[in-house]
Amino acid sequence: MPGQRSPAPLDRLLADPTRRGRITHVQNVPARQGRRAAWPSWAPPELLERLAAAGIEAPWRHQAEAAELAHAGRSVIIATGTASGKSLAYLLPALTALHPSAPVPAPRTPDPPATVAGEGRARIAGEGTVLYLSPTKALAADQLRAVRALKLPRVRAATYDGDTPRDERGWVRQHANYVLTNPDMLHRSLLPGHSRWSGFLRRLRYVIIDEAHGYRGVFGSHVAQIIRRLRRVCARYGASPTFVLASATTSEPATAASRLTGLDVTAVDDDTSPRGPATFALWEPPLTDLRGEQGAPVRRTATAEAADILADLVVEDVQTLAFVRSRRGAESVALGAKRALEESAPELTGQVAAYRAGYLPEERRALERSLRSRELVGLASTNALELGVDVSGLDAVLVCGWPGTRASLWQQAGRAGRAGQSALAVLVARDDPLDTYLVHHPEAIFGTPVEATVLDPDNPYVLGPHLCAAAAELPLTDADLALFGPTADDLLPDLVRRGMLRRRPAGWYWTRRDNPYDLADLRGAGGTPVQVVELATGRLLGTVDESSAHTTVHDGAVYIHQGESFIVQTLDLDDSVALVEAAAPDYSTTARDVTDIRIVEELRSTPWGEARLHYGTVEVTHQVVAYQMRRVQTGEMLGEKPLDLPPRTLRTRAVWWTLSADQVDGLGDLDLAGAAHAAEHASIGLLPLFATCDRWDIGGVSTAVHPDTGLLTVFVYDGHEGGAGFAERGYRDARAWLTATRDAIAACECDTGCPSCIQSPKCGNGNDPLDKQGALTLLAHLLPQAP
Ligand SMILES: Nc1ncnc2c1ncn2[C@@H]1O[C@H](COP(=O)(O)OP(=O)(O)OP(=O)(O)O)[C@@H](O)[C@H]1O
Repeated sequence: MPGQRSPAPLDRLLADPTRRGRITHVQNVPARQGRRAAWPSWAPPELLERLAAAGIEAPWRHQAEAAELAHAGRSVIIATGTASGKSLAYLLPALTALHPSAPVPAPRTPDPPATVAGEGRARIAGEGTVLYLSPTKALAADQLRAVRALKLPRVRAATYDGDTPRDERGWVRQHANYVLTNPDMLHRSLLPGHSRWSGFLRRLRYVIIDEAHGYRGVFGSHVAQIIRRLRRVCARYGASPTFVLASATTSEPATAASRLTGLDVTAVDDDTSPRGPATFALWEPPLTDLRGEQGAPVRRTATAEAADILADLVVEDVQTLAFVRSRRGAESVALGAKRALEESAPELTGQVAAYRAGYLPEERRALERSLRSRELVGLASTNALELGVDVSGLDAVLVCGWPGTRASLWQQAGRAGRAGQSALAVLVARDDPLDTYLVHHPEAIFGTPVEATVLDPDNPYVLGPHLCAAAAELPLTDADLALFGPTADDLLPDLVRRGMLRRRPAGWYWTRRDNPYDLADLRGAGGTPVQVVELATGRLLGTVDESSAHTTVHDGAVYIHQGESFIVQTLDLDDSVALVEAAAPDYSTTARDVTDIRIVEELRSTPWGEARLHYGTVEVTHQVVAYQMRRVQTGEMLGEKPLDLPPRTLRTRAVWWTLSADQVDGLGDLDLAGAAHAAEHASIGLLPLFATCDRWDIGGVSTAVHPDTGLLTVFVYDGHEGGAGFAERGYRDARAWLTATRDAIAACECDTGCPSCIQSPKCGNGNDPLDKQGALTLLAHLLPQAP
């Protein structure tokens, strides 16, 4: 532990000497002074008066900088920390544009191709309009409240989403000048009905994209195409809006924003807002005497460890919120803390509770109240408390397992900290390679961000449906193709052949009777969802995506719904139904699959000395073959049962590396298959650090000799049809990614491999063979030659 001064609560936690070794790092994040700028000269005085009345005397510098860029017609992404005032940065130019006297800047970015020749390109002076997009209805409602609270006479703000009553929709279209909606609504309603929105679109000055880091993976790729469709329709009405994006801090925000919008976007990422001091500790639970798969040591679970820490903090009257990833985990941390208190301080057990989605609203409000009044000293919660719930000023936050992104981590940690007192945050590592890496590499958390928001606008499975939708909005012309990217050229003849579009001299037309908007499945994973039905009562509990049904609701799977557990009796794939029975097993289940991979086309490759890195299209065949049962509290393996499910194929993108035959000969009698397999597992665990994905979004295959390359090959592929940009990001940042992979393996103190480094929870081969030292040897041959 670096020798830095620790604040009292941490010292108290460490009073038990056996615990000290579990802290791998303490970071004292110093307070930061805010840096102010002057209000832009163009902002209307009445707006500034309202802001002053709300306690905002001057903008922070990053707010002024972003606002100036947007006002000058330059699309911009504001990528600064939680609560750094991103809203004000876009509200300044946006609310100004609603003024009748608002000047109209010449756009700096090239106009999208105007589809209809002769339609005026000139921008109409005077009162403009603003379109605000958020990923959720809740956030839009929140923003609507904030805009209305300013009580500006000219602002006619309204949400337009699935909850907007039919009879209000007409008013919104005709009269609102600040419309808050979401990408789904844009896709299904606003763009198809663009002629009814012509008055609004003609005057559209700004498109605000809030929480832009949420548009990632396949969903992000869909949104990227919806935005291109919006730009094309706007051009039809002579508008060329400026895009203003707000995002959590990420690596390369401008690149992600450009991919999302198809425009040149400038990033403003120097956070000049003030911040209170905080102490951040990284905590790694110890290895236990229990043995898991292949006799590997099992680490104490993050939930068990967090329960103990929570109990100790409650005893010290340190008000603490523990964030836990799953609902069951949140319950188990609260229960564990209560049990620990029963022994040490039984009078305090009533001061600990759990909080998660699925509780009744009254119950949740009551918990929030007790937290604010400090009757409740320890609360274990899922991220249900992460957004939109006004709870802050706690003494400490425990983050139980890496929450997936830095944005979530800071959001959660930000709940701690009261005036004049340093906040304490503790990240407790789970038993997996990414968490292991992070608690041993604090710079990945506290240094420059390495995680990028990743999406792939060129995914043909995503683009095809949007080309059809676009053609239905306005016939597609040659001039539109550049907007939709290089894949559009290849795809159009195919859509014509399949009878989706018709080619006429003037362009491509949608002439079918059905609705093209049903072709794109924005948030789902495709296919008919599987319904989960309780056998005894016929009650529908929920649905599972078709693509994940084999792994989550196979026969014998434990299925959790609102804290109740069920066991799947049968999965009927023909009828898309899983029948379940209520049960209370003390284990959880994990499906195991086997995978084959074939290279369809190599798109790029780079020599790494004699080794080589590749990126391209592959076809992956999966088959779920078995499932395992593990005890919930300890993670201990209880057994494995075979399953009989059909194979599924997936055409997607992959990154892969090969070692030359000579390099392999030089390795002596290494267990090549085990070494490659171990390197593959760890690299899958680490990719989420660089690309905003989950380890479940990607997969891998490794072999000592692959039939398509004839060489030792390790593949990592996107687990979504057509690819989602994760593998591509791996290719682009391969050196840093594979270096982190090697470091994570090297940092783990186990002897021959465990879930913290090279074992994977979803390995179809039961984590066999695996060779930890061998993986380090392979990476040691690969990495020094990386360019
Ligand atoms: N220039 C300023 N001076 C003082 N307070 C400000 C200033 N700008 C914003 N604030 C206040 O800071 C708080 C956070 O602002 P806001 O919610 O816009 O942040 P954000 O960056 O959008 O947050 P998130 O990361 O949650 O999206 C609000 O209470 C807001 O009123």
